[in-house]
Amino acid sequence: MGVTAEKDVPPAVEDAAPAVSDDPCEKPESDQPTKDKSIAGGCLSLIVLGASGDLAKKKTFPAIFNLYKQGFLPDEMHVFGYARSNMTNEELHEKLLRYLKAERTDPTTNPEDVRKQFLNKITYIHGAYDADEGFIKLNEEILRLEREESDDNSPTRRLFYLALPPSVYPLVSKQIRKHCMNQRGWTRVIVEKPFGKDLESSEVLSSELGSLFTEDQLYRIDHYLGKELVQNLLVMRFANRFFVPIWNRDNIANVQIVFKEDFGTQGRGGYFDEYGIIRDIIQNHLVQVLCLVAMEKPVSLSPEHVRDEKVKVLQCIEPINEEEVVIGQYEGYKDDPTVPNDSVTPTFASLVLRINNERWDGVPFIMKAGKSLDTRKAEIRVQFKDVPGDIFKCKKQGRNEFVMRLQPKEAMYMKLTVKEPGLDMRATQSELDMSYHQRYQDIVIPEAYERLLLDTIRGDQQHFVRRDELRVAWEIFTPLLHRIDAGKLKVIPYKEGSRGPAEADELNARMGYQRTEGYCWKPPTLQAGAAI
Ligand SMILES: NC(=O)C1=CN([C@@H]2O[C@H](COP(=O)(O)OP(=O)(O)OC[C@H]3O[C@@H](n4cnc5c(N)ncnc54)[C@H](OP(=O)(O)O)[C@@H]3O)[C@@H](O)[C@H]2O)C=CC1
Ligand SMILES: O=C1O[C@H](COP(=O)(O)O)[C@@H](O)[C@H](O)[C@H]1O
Repeated sequence: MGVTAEKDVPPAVEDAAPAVSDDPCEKPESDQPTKDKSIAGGCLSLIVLGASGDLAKKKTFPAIFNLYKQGFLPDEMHVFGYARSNMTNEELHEKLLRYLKAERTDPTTNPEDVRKQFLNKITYIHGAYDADEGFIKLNEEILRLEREESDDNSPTRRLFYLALPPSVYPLVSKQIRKHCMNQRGWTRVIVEKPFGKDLESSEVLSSELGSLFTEDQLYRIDHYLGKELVQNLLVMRFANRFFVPIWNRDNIANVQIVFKEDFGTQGRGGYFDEYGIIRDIIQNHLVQVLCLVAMEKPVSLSPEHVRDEKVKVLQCIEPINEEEVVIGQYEGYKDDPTVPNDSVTPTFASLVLRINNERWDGVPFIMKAGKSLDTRKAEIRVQFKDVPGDIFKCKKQGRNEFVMRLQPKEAMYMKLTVKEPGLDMRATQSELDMSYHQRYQDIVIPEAYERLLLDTIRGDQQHFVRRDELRVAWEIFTPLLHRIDAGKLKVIPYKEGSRGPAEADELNARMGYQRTEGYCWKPPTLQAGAAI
């Protein structure tokens, strides 16, 4: 079946010019919270496929609920859950209850009532992924509620979220295409990572989905692109004069992009063992972050301009050198009953990516990810070169670093050298710190999934992965992954709760990363007993 053009209803446009105030501290009218922020455009159906699963209950439904309770979704909105499990509506509601936080967002409403209203909007339908019957029923239910909300000529919107293992994407997509396409407005489909297991399987999947949906109907979600500090990267880099001239090989010694979790596979061992940490975290989440750290300035913020630049930087990445790879597995990983006893799947990896272009030639990008480590955090750490002709001998203590902590407790800080206060002329390490929870005390930072769902409804693909980006990312990692799968690289055991294999610290040292000596800054928001 070929792909036919869909009627795509453009997102609502604010056409009234906001009133401008002379007070520079007053927010423009368009920035003030408004009572009705919901996106106009007709009846909206949000369909979660794989509704019985882990992602659906922990992330997808809560993200929809958060948008709903903040007033971002229109009244004429319905949510559908679809999966094979035989459940009633009430059973699904019961399952979701503990994940939907009933909090007061508006003094005039009772949060419990809001949650009840939301649950009443969820209809569960059970059916197979490979047979017509369930999808015919799903379509009938969607149509029935669309008709209740609007007349036959008004536009409607359908968003399908595939919270399913990728192995069933083609089957389910065919059924959506066959039975559930919207005839009165747009149909969009969100697919979750991993998009394949290597270049070949990813290309097969892309072709299958590409024969069913156009690229502008497909939203490949990578939730790291929805994180607040990841979204801040382009602003930081391109809106601040002092970063512009120093963001290059002349000044930067090395970059680390790090993901650490202090827990293991947590019941997802079956899935994880098939993929491993490089496919689970590095090839997608960390590579997306790298693109935003390293890309050139886009022509504009339009999704295509931004994604064009991301592709270019990926195309400049050299083949990975195995001498610059450390992989490990935590002791106890195989105690998970869903993991085979002889598994050699890495739960830790640290590897170096080198970008062969004018800006980055010679700067190692160290990508590190691991499960069951000493802490949970994700950060970007940019280490600068030493000051030439240093007269303060402060080199021994530490270099300048710019750190963006994506989680927990978002922060940006710069490690720099200052005069130690007092009568002596002594240089010491200090920091300029912007901890979000101090700086923006009244603002609740949205969950990544919440933001990306809203982008999808608005039809904005900037923070989603384009097909060519995906292909280049797989080109970079596939040769290494095949060698790891074939058991050609040594998997180093490490203790749960540790920093991972010592070899990873040695790799950092080989790449020229200098640890700050005799100084460890604890951001105020991470200190025990912090008021915020
Ligand atoms: N969980 C997480 O934290 C994250 C998950 N993801 C991605 O999201 C997607 C969904 O993840 P998650 O919810 O954890 O997955 P689950 O394993 O929980 O699967 C979701 C649902 O899919 C159905 N299902 C499971 N296995 C199969 C199978 N082999 N064939 C057909 N149907 C199956 C089940 O529903 P039923 O049997 O009722 O039909 C299940 O409830 C995956 O692509 C995953 O990689 C991405 C980021 C984080
Ligand atoms: O995609 C995934 O991400 C989570 C980590 O997400 P975070 O937003 O909590 O950092 C990870 O646990 C999981 O293994 C992986 O599939």
